[in-house]
Amino acid sequence: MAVKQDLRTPIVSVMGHVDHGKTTLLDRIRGSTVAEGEAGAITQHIGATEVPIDIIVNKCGNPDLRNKFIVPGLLFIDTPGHHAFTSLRSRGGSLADLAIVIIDINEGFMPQTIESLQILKRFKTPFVVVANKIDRIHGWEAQKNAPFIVSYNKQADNVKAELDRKFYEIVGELYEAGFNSERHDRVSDFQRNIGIIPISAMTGEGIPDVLMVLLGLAQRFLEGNLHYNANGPGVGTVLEVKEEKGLGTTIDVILYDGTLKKGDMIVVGSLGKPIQTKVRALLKPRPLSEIKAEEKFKQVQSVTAAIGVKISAPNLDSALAGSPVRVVTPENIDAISDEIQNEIEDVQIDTDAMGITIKADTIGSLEALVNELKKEEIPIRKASVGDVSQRDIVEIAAIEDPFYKVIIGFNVKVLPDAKEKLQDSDIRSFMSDIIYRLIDDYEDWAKEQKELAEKEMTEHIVKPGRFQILPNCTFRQSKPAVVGVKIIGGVVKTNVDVTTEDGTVVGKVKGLQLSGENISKARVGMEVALALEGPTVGRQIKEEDFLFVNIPERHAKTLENEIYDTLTADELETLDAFLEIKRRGNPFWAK
Ligand SMILES: Nc1nc2c(ncn2[C@@H]2O[C@H](COP(=O)(O)OP(=O)(O)OP(=O)(O)O)[C@@H](O)[C@H]2O)c(=O)[nH]1
Repeated sequence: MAVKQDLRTPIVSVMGHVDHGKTTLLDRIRGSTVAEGEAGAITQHIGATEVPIDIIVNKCGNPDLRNKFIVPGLLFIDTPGHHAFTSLRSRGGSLADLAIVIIDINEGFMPQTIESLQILKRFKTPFVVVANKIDRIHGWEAQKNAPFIVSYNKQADNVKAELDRKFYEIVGELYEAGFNSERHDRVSDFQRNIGIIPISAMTGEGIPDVLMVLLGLAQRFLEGNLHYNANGPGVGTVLEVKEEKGLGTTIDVILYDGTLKKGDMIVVGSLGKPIQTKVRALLKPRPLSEIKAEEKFKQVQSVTAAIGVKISAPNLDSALAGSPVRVVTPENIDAISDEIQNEIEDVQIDTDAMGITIKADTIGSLEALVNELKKEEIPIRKASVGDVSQRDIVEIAAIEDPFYKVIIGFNVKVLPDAKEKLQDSDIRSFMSDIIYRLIDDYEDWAKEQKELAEKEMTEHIVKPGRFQILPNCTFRQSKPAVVGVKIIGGVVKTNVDVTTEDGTVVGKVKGLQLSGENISKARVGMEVALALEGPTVGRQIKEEDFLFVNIPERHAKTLENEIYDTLTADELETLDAFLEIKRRGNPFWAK
């Protein structure tokens, strides 16, 4: 088997927590090959580095492997992090064919580790985990650029044991996150198990293993996805929108299918209508040896997937990172513009009538945030790309429901004029560069608010209560009347008004006593002495009368519509009986 002509290079993205070594790993993958005198062989693209299959195979020290693989190499996206990963989108999926999740073996899982895994799970992207910084394990004897097992076998037993201990902590954490994993050299089925490769991005130990495992994964999982049509029109994704001296606004694009030429008409996704423009120049980085002052790039006439390239063209100012770029003809330019516009609107406009407001830095991260919020059934009123503006704040300030007077921003800034408005408002804002932290924080806050509101409501609301005046228990006729009563249903508190069975308010409860002790409330079944300011026994009220706590209309509404489920059976019965009395004369009372 040899490289198949129509298989493009798989695109690989590196993700992981801050400082766990993403950049160092990418530098190592790029740099080590350069250092070994192979500088001409690896190709530096815009935003990506291509490592051809021959180099990978040579690094692994076994040229026989050359015939085992059919992909032409690996294309590493140079910007690390899940931010870049989510920008690399294509029609709702991910453009990264493979990913590396890097974990500092000495620190273990961190928030962005979990976030990376969640993103990969959602996109169903095959990935490997690298357990980095093994050189920091106490007593480690570095073996520069050696395959892991070569280096491991040279370590002292106690050092090996320490590595194993730390390693299995990561296995445990991955298990908790829903993945079975094992050391890469022990994995027989990468579909069932995630391979973990212990490495040092610093010393290069384990790097050959990373490249080999990635090739293996590409071979095993991706062949079907990697076919491309070299003669077809170019299709790509905007990785970044960048201002370049002398060129104006340019876009860095990963082309994943077809060919793109200087002079081609292209359509590029933007916040408004898609941009229709003509490629003025295609730019690649100038090789190190040729760099002259001011000339960072060199022009090429045409590029074929998969490749990273900078496009210079008029009108790119409003181009959107994460949106599609497609080569078009005069015949299909309008149809393709519509398709691109629909694709972007699908992410932005698929929202609810009422809900929170969200902002994100790219169309891909917005999509990821929308997805996560939907999973949690949090309604979204508006989702859009960009920093938080004054207009956003004005719009949200007009929302009445405090649960939706909320803005969630992923990887965005609050613009200066919006900042002040936000501070002066009662809008709640959540800003972070970790999606699940935003969602957790919002949910914690919403739960707390809800509990507070409920508590406040139940504390202040007059609850239903019914009691009967007992026979021969009139201790005082009036001012206030003091009678023995039995609570038949619900609860009676001091300071509530009391009504008779025909709905007439006769007075206010001034005090309650149980066995001579003052109490503030009496519950169903209790027999207590009750002081009632207002009526005279024998006139407005009589022994053996049934009386009700008079529930104000607004409270009755809340009881019936909002907290009905929280009432006990006797409270419900009492409320129903009370409402019946009130609605006898007015069927719409408390409705
Ligand atoms: N000892 C040791 N240090 C390492 C290794 N890999 C990375 N480092 C160091 O760890 C620190 C962070 O590494 P980076 O590569 O910048 O990490 P990153 O994940 O790209 O960090 P951000 O770009 O900030 O997200 C740097 O000081 C590196 O030199 C390693 O294998 N061994």
